[in-house]
Amino acid sequence: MTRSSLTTPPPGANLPEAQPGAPSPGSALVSHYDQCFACGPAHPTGLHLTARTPDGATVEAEFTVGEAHQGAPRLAHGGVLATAMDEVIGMSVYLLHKPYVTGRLETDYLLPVPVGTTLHLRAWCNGIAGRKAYLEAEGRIGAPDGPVAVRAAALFIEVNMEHFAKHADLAVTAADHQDYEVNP
Ligand SMILES: CCCCCCCCCCCC(=O)SCCNC(=O)CCNC(=O)[C@H](O)C(C)(C)COP(=O)(O)OP(=O)(O)OC[C@H]1O[C@@H](n2cnc3c(N)ncnc32)[C@H](O)[C@@H]1OP(=O)(O)O
Repeated sequence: MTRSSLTTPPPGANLPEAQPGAPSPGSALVSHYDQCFACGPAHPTGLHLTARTPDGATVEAEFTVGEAHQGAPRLAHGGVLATAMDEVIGMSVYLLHKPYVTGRLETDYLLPVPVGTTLHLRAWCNGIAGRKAYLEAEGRIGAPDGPVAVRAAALFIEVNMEHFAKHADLAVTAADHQDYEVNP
């Protein structure tokens, strides 16, 4: 992965630890919002990603490139692929059991991804320093051990639930996310 210093854990960053109440190994991860473009089951034209954590530390999901996802003829649009990477990384911060948002997302496109391809996505956290979480993801063609088509590195920033209150109903959002530890 070609990454900048902004998405590289600094010296002294801590590796994530299992959080009480976080999704346990083998469990499915629920959508954080049913209208999310990437994971919302009620979104009419979204990617409808579903994810799980096999081990409590990494997250896996699959994304099949459809007709609606094209950039070049018969090939996935890079922005759509970046969305899938952002989301699987976003799902992996569930395991940290606190709300985070994407601050920075870097993406390497290594192979074209044709319509009809199923990308096997995997994301994990490389380190935490204060409010910053350093994460990584990869998308492999056709199988969990298939060729890597996309890699991403990201910096996510921990926020409090009020972050989501400016443009939505905080009470409803908080009620939907009682699973998150709420920041002081
Ligand atoms: C209920 C729903 C559930 C959960 C919902 C989960 C949704 C998941 C969906 C998938 C993920 C998304 O797409 S999320 C949507 C896309 N992202 C966003 O909308 C975020 C928009 N940006 C922001 O709101 C803001 O910039 C924040 C929150 C990221 C940071 O603002 P802040 O809280 O004021 O903090 P700030 O002091 O600026 O930054 C804190 C530290 O991080 C560093 N930092 C901040 N941004 C960057 C950056 N881009 N690149 C490098 N470093 C950065 C700062 O230098 C600082 O370092 P130092 O000085 O401390 O060293």
